[in-house]
Amino acid sequence: MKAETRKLRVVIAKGRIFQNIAQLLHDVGIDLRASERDYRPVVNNLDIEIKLMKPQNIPKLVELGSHDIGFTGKDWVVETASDVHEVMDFGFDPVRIVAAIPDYLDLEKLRQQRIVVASEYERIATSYLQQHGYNYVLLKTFGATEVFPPDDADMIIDNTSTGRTLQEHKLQIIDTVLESSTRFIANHAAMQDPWKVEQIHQMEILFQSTLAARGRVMLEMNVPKEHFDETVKLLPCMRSPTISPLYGEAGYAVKVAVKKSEVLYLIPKLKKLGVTDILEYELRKVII
Ligand SMILES: Nc1ncnc2c1ncn2[C@@H]1O[C@H](COP(=O)(O)OP(=O)(O)OP(=O)(O)O)[C@@H](O)[C@H]1O
Ligand SMILES: O=P(O)(O)OC[C@H]1O[C@H](OP(=O)(O)OP(=O)(O)O)[C@H](O)[C@@H]1O
Repeated sequence: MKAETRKLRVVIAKGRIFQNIAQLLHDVGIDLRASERDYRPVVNNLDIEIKLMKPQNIPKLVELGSHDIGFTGKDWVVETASDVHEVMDFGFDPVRIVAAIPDYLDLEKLRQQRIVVASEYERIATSYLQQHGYNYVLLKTFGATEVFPPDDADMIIDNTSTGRTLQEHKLQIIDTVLESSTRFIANHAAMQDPWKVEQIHQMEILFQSTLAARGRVMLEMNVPKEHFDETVKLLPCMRSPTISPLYGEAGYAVKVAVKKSEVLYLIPKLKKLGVTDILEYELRKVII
Protein backbone atom coordinates (compact mmCIF):
# COMPACT_ATOMS: atom_id res chain seq x y z
CA MET A 1 0.00 0.00 0.00
CA LYS A 2 1.32 3.46 -0.86
CA ALA A 3 2.15 5.60 2.18
CA GLU A 4 -0.07 8.49 0.99
CA THR A 5 -3.21 6.28 0.83
CA ARG A 6 -2.80 4.83 4.32
CA LYS A 7 -5.21 5.61 7.09
CA LEU A 8 -5.01 5.10 10.83
CA ARG A 9 -8.16 3.23 11.91
CA VAL A 10 -9.55 4.79 15.06
CA VAL A 11 -12.39 3.50 17.25
CA ILE A 12 -13.99 5.81 19.80
CA ALA A 13 -16.36 5.01 22.66
CA LYS A 14 -19.83 6.31 22.13
CA GLY A 15 -21.99 7.01 25.16
CA ARG A 16 -21.09 9.07 28.19
CA ILE A 17 -17.32 9.36 27.63
CA PHE A 18 -17.64 10.39 23.97
CA GLN A 19 -18.09 14.10 24.72
CA ASN A 20 -14.69 14.57 26.37
CA ILE A 21 -12.90 12.57 23.66
CA ALA A 22 -14.58 14.57 20.87
CA GLN A 23 -13.63 17.82 22.62
CA LEU A 24 -9.99 16.72 22.95
CA LEU A 25 -9.89 15.69 19.28
CA HIS A 26 -11.42 19.05 18.34
CA ASP A 27 -8.76 20.86 20.40
CA VAL A 28 -6.00 19.12 18.44
CA GLY A 29 -7.70 19.95 15.13
CA ILE A 30 -9.64 16.73 14.45
CA ASP A 31 -13.33 17.47 13.93
CA LEU A 32 -15.98 14.78 13.66
CA ARG A 33 -19.24 15.37 11.89
CA ALA A 34 -21.72 12.82 13.18
CA SER A 35 -25.37 12.66 14.06
CA GLU A 36 -26.54 10.84 17.20
CA ARG A 37 -26.91 7.46 15.42
CA ASP A 38 -24.02 7.83 12.99
CA TYR A 39 -21.30 5.22 13.69
CA ARG A 40 -18.91 6.40 10.98
CA PRO A 41 -18.44 10.16 11.35
CA VAL A 42 -16.88 12.23 8.59
CA VAL A 43 -13.45 13.47 9.68
CA ASN A 44 -11.54 16.57 8.49
CA ASN A 45 -8.25 14.63 8.47
CA LEU A 46 -7.29 12.45 5.53
CA ASP A 47 -4.90 10.27 7.56
CA ILE A 48 -7.53 8.78 9.84
CA GLU A 49 -10.89 7.03 9.68
CA ILE A 50 -13.13 6.88 12.72
CA LYS A 51 -15.80 4.51 13.93
CA LEU A 52 -17.88 4.87 17.08
CA MET A 53 -18.57 1.71 19.10
CA LYS A 54 -19.80 0.75 22.57
CA PRO A 55 -16.95 1.24 25.10
CA GLN A 56 -17.15 -2.44 26.11
CA ASN A 57 -16.20 -3.68 22.61
CA ILE A 58 -13.31 -1.34 21.90
CA PRO A 59 -10.38 -3.06 23.70
CA LYS A 60 -10.87 -6.41 21.92
CA LEU A 61 -11.31 -4.73 18.53
CA VAL A 62 -8.00 -2.93 19.07
CA GLU A 63 -6.32 -6.15 20.21
CA LEU A 64 -7.60 -7.98 17.12
CA GLY A 65 -6.34 -5.20 14.87
CA SER A 66 -9.49 -4.22 13.00
CA HIS A 67 -8.69 -0.82 14.52
CA ASP A 68 -5.20 0.54 15.15
CA ILE A 69 -6.08 2.74 18.09
CA GLY A 70 -9.02 3.28 20.40
CA PHE A 71 -10.31 5.53 23.14
CA THR A 72 -12.26 3.88 25.94
CA GLY A 73 -12.45 3.26 29.70
CA LYS A 74 -9.68 1.31 31.41
CA ASP A 75 -12.38 -0.79 33.16
CA TRP A 76 -13.30 -2.44 29.85
CA VAL A 77 -9.66 -3.08 28.95
CA VAL A 78 -9.31 -5.01 32.22
CA GLU A 79 -12.74 -6.68 32.06
CA THR A 80 -12.16 -7.99 28.52
CA ALA A 81 -8.54 -8.97 29.35
CA SER A 82 -7.46 -7.32 26.12
CA ASP A 83 -3.81 -7.35 25.18
CA VAL A 84 -3.31 -3.78 23.98
CA HIS A 85 -0.67 -1.09 24.39
CA GLU A 86 -1.76 1.82 26.61
CA VAL A 87 -0.46 4.98 24.98
CA MET A 88 -1.93 7.51 27.43
CA ASP A 89 -4.23 7.98 30.37
CA PHE A 90 -6.36 11.04 29.55
CA GLY A 91 -7.49 11.11 33.16
CA PHE A 92 -10.99 12.24 32.36
CA ASP A 93 -14.31 10.60 33.25
CA PRO A 94 -12.73 8.88 36.25
CA VAL A 95 -14.71 6.17 38.03
CA ARG A 96 -14.05 3.66 40.77
CA ILE A 97 -15.25 0.09 40.50
CA VAL A 98 -16.34 -0.69 44.03
CA ALA A 99 -17.81 -3.52 46.07
CA ALA A 100 -20.89 -2.31 47.95
CA ILE A 101 -23.45 -3.87 50.28
CA PRO A 102 -26.72 -2.62 51.83
CA ASP A 103 -25.79 -0.14 54.57
CA TYR A 104 -27.54 -2.12 57.34
CA LEU A 105 -25.70 -5.38 56.54
CA ASP A 106 -22.66 -6.52 58.49
CA LEU A 107 -19.75 -7.52 56.25
CA GLU A 108 -18.36 -10.05 58.72
CA LYS A 109 -21.71 -11.87 58.81
CA LEU A 110 -21.88 -11.81 55.00
CA ARG A 111 -18.47 -13.43 54.84
CA GLN A 112 -19.81 -16.44 56.81
CA GLN A 113 -22.49 -17.25 54.22
CA ARG A 114 -22.98 -17.89 50.53
CA ILE A 115 -23.81 -14.54 48.94
CA VAL A 116 -25.25 -13.39 45.63
CA VAL A 117 -23.13 -10.74 43.92
CA ALA A 118 -24.49 -8.68 41.02
CA SER A 119 -22.11 -7.11 38.53
CA GLU A 120 -21.76 -6.03 34.93
CA TYR A 121 -18.03 -6.75 35.28
CA GLU A 122 -17.89 -10.58 35.37
CA ARG A 123 -14.13 -11.00 35.15
CA ILE A 124 -13.23 -8.15 37.51
CA ALA A 125 -15.81 -9.34 40.05
CA THR A 126 -14.73 -12.99 39.86
CA SER A 127 -11.11 -12.12 40.37
CA TYR A 128 -11.94 -9.85 43.35
CA LEU A 129 -14.28 -12.34 45.04
CA GLN A 130 -11.87 -15.25 44.63
CA GLN A 131 -8.92 -13.22 45.86
CA HIS A 132 -10.87 -12.31 49.01
CA GLY A 133 -12.16 -15.82 49.61
CA TYR A 134 -15.88 -15.15 49.32
CA ASN A 135 -18.41 -17.97 49.00
CA TYR A 136 -20.50 -16.47 46.20
CA VAL A 137 -22.78 -16.84 43.22
CA LEU A 138 -22.20 -14.21 40.55
CA LEU A 139 -25.13 -12.70 38.72
CA LYS A 140 -24.19 -10.93 35.48
CA THR A 141 -26.17 -7.70 35.09
CA PHE A 142 -26.93 -5.57 32.05
CA GLY A 143 -27.16 -2.15 33.70
CA ALA A 144 -29.12 -0.92 36.73
CA THR A 145 -26.91 -3.06 39.00
CA GLU A 146 -27.61 -0.82 42.00
CA VAL A 147 -31.27 -1.94 42.00
CA PHE A 148 -30.45 -5.61 42.77
CA PRO A 149 -29.88 -5.39 46.56
CA PRO A 150 -31.24 -6.20 48.99
CA ASP A 151 -33.74 -8.76 47.59
CA ASP A 152 -31.94 -9.89 44.42
CA ALA A 153 -28.31 -9.59 45.60
CA ASP A 154 -26.27 -9.17 48.79
CA MET A 155 -23.43 -7.30 47.16
CA ILE A 156 -22.76 -5.39 43.94
CA ILE A 157 -19.52 -4.66 42.13
CA ASP A 158 -20.23 -1.57 40.06
CA ASN A 159 -18.78 1.73 38.96
CA THR A 160 -19.30 4.94 40.86
CA SER A 161 -18.41 8.49 40.09
CA THR A 162 -20.16 10.99 42.38
CA GLY A 163 -21.44 8.22 44.69
CA ARG A 164 -24.99 9.53 44.37
CA THR A 165 -26.44 6.30 42.92
CA LEU A 166 -25.03 4.19 45.76
CA GLN A 167 -26.32 6.66 48.35
CA GLU A 168 -29.79 6.75 46.82
CA HIS A 169 -29.95 2.96 47.03
CA LYS A 170 -28.63 2.86 50.61
CA LEU A 171 -25.46 1.00 49.67
CA GLN A 172 -22.13 1.33 51.50
CA ILE A 173 -18.77 0.92 49.77
CA ILE A 174 -16.70 -1.83 51.38
CA ASP A 175 -13.77 -1.81 48.94
CA THR A 176 -12.34 -0.23 45.80
CA VAL A 177 -11.68 -2.93 43.24
CA LEU A 178 -10.30 -0.83 40.37
CA GLU A 179 -9.84 2.80 39.36
CA SER A 180 -10.63 3.67 35.78
CA SER A 181 -10.53 6.65 33.41
CA THR A 182 -10.51 7.20 29.66
CA ARG A 183 -7.44 5.71 27.96
CA PHE A 184 -5.76 5.96 24.56
CA ILE A 185 -4.93 2.38 23.54
CA ALA A 186 -3.15 0.92 20.51
CA ASN A 187 -2.79 -2.41 18.75
CA HIS A 188 0.63 -4.04 19.33
CA ALA A 189 1.29 -4.57 15.60
CA ALA A 190 0.39 -0.92 14.89
CA MET A 191 3.10 0.05 17.39
CA GLN A 192 5.60 -1.86 15.22
CA ASP A 193 4.55 -0.17 11.96
CA PRO A 194 6.76 2.91 11.33
CA TRP A 195 4.01 4.95 9.59
CA LYS A 196 1.37 4.14 12.22
CA VAL A 197 3.65 4.65 15.18
CA GLU A 198 4.61 8.06 13.82
CA GLN A 199 0.91 9.03 13.58
CA ILE A 200 0.28 7.71 17.09
CA HIS A 201 3.23 9.63 18.57
CA GLN A 202 2.18 12.84 16.83
CA MET A 203 -1.31 12.45 18.31
CA GLU A 204 0.14 11.72 21.74
CA ILE A 205 2.25 14.91 21.68
CA LEU A 206 -0.75 16.99 20.60
CA PHE A 207 -2.98 15.44 23.29
CA GLN A 208 -0.34 15.92 26.00
CA SER A 209 0.28 19.55 25.10
CA THR A 210 -3.45 20.28 24.94
CA LEU A 211 -4.14 18.63 28.29
CA ALA A 212 -1.17 20.46 29.84
CA ALA A 213 -2.51 23.77 28.50
CA ARG A 214 -5.94 23.14 30.04
CA GLY A 215 -4.43 23.22 33.51
CA ARG A 216 -2.50 26.45 32.96
CA VAL A 217 -3.04 30.12 32.12
CA MET A 218 -0.66 32.82 31.01
CA LEU A 219 -0.12 35.78 33.35
CA GLU A 220 1.40 39.04 32.22
CA MET A 221 2.16 41.90 34.62
CA ASN A 222 4.22 44.97 35.30
CA VAL A 223 6.48 44.59 38.32
CA PRO A 224 7.97 47.62 40.14
CA LYS A 225 11.77 47.59 40.32
CA GLU A 226 11.93 47.63 44.13
CA HIS A 227 9.83 44.42 44.48
CA PHE A 228 11.24 42.57 41.49
CA ASP A 229 13.20 39.83 43.32
CA GLU A 230 10.37 39.14 45.77
CA THR A 231 7.84 38.93 42.93
CA VAL A 232 9.91 36.55 40.80
CA LYS A 233 10.38 34.23 43.81
CA LEU A 234 6.61 34.13 44.22
CA LEU A 235 5.92 33.09 40.63
CA PRO A 236 5.56 29.32 40.14
CA CYS A 237 6.54 29.33 36.47
CA MET A 238 7.25 26.31 34.25
CA ARG A 239 10.91 27.16 33.61
CA SER A 240 12.04 30.78 34.07
CA PRO A 241 9.74 33.75 33.50
CA THR A 242 10.07 35.98 30.42
CA ILE A 243 11.24 39.40 31.63
CA SER A 244 11.60 42.67 29.68
CA PRO A 245 12.56 46.05 31.11
CA LEU A 246 9.85 48.75 30.99
CA TYR A 247 10.50 52.09 29.33
CA GLY A 248 12.18 54.65 31.62
CA GLU A 249 13.45 52.01 34.09
CA ALA A 250 10.04 51.94 35.77
CA GLY A 251 10.27 48.21 36.39
CA TYR A 252 9.78 45.04 34.38
CA ALA A 253 7.13 43.34 32.26
CA VAL A 254 6.92 39.70 33.35
CA LYS A 255 5.19 36.83 31.56
CA VAL A 256 4.65 33.36 33.09
CA ALA A 257 2.52 30.27 32.50
CA VAL A 258 1.09 29.19 35.85
CA LYS A 259 -1.30 26.53 37.08
CA LYS A 260 -4.95 27.68 37.01
CA SER A 261 -5.39 26.53 40.60
CA GLU A 262 -2.60 28.89 41.76
CA VAL A 263 -4.00 32.09 40.22
CA LEU A 264 -6.59 32.69 42.94
CA TYR A 265 -3.90 32.80 45.66
CA LEU A 266 -1.27 34.49 43.56
CA ILE A 267 -3.09 37.63 42.43
CA PRO A 268 -3.71 39.14 45.93
CA LYS A 269 -0.03 38.53 46.78
CA LEU A 270 1.11 40.20 43.56
CA LYS A 271 -1.15 43.20 44.20
CA LYS A 272 0.41 43.57 47.69
CA LEU A 273 3.86 43.81 46.05
CA GLY A 274 2.65 46.67 43.86
CA VAL A 275 2.34 44.60 40.68
CA THR A 276 0.02 46.28 38.15
CA ASP A 277 -1.61 45.65 34.75
CA ILE A 278 -2.08 41.91 35.40
CA LEU A 279 -3.47 40.06 32.39
CA GLU A 280 -4.63 36.44 32.49
CA TYR A 281 -5.37 34.47 29.35
CA GLU A 282 -6.03 30.89 28.23
CA LEU A 283 -3.40 28.72 26.52
CA ARG A 284 -4.14 26.36 23.62
CA LYS A 285 -1.07 24.07 23.87
CA VAL A 286 1.93 23.74 26.17
CA ILE A 287 4.94 21.99 24.60
CA ILE A 288 7.90 21.78 26.95
N1 LIG B 1 -20.43 8.35 35.87
C1 LIG B 1 -20.17 7.24 35.18
N2 LIG B 1 -20.98 6.18 35.27
C2 LIG B 1 -20.75 5.08 34.54
N3 LIG B 1 -19.71 4.93 33.68
C3 LIG B 1 -18.86 5.96 33.57
C4 LIG B 1 -19.05 7.16 34.31
N4 LIG B 1 -18.04 7.98 33.97
C5 LIG B 1 -17.26 7.33 33.11
N5 LIG B 1 -17.75 6.11 32.86
C6 LIG B 1 -17.13 5.13 31.95
O1 LIG B 1 -17.89 5.09 30.76
C7 LIG B 1 -17.83 3.82 30.19
C8 LIG B 1 -19.24 3.30 30.00
O2 LIG B 1 -19.93 4.25 29.27
P1 LIG B 1 -21.49 4.21 29.03
O3 LIG B 1 -22.18 4.11 30.37
O4 LIG B 1 -21.85 5.30 28.12
O5 LIG B 1 -21.62 2.87 28.27
P2 LIG B 1 -22.86 2.04 28.10
O6 LIG B 1 -22.88 1.05 29.22
O7 LIG B 1 -22.78 1.55 26.73
O8 LIG B 1 -24.04 3.12 28.23
P3 LIG B 1 -25.50 2.89 28.82
O9 LIG B 1 -25.33 2.85 30.35
O10 LIG B 1 -26.22 4.12 28.35
O11 LIG B 1 -25.96 1.62 28.22
C9 LIG B 1 -17.02 2.94 31.13
O12 LIG B 1 -15.69 2.89 30.69
C10 LIG B 1 -17.14 3.71 32.44
O13 LIG B 1 -16.06 3.46 33.30
O1 LIG C 1 -21.77 7.50 41.23
P1 LIG C 1 -22.72 8.12 40.24
O2 LIG C 1 -22.28 9.51 39.84
O3 LIG C 1 -24.12 8.11 40.73
O4 LIG C 1 -22.64 7.32 38.84
C1 LIG C 1 -22.51 5.94 38.74
C2 LIG C 1 -23.75 5.29 38.21
O5 LIG C 1 -23.96 5.66 36.86
C3 LIG C 1 -23.95 4.50 36.03
O6 LIG C 1 -25.21 4.07 35.75
P2 LIG C 1 -25.93 4.52 34.39
O7 LIG C 1 -26.68 5.79 34.62
O8 LIG C 1 -24.98 4.53 33.23
O9 LIG C 1 -26.96 3.37 34.17
P3 LIG C 1 -26.61 1.81 33.97
O10 LIG C 1 -26.48 1.27 35.37
O11 LIG C 1 -27.79 1.30 33.26
O12 LIG C 1 -25.33 1.68 33.18
C4 LIG C 1 -23.21 3.45 36.84
O13 LIG C 1 -23.56 2.14 36.47
C5 LIG C 1 -23.58 3.80 38.24
O14 LIG C 1 -24.77 3.17 38.62
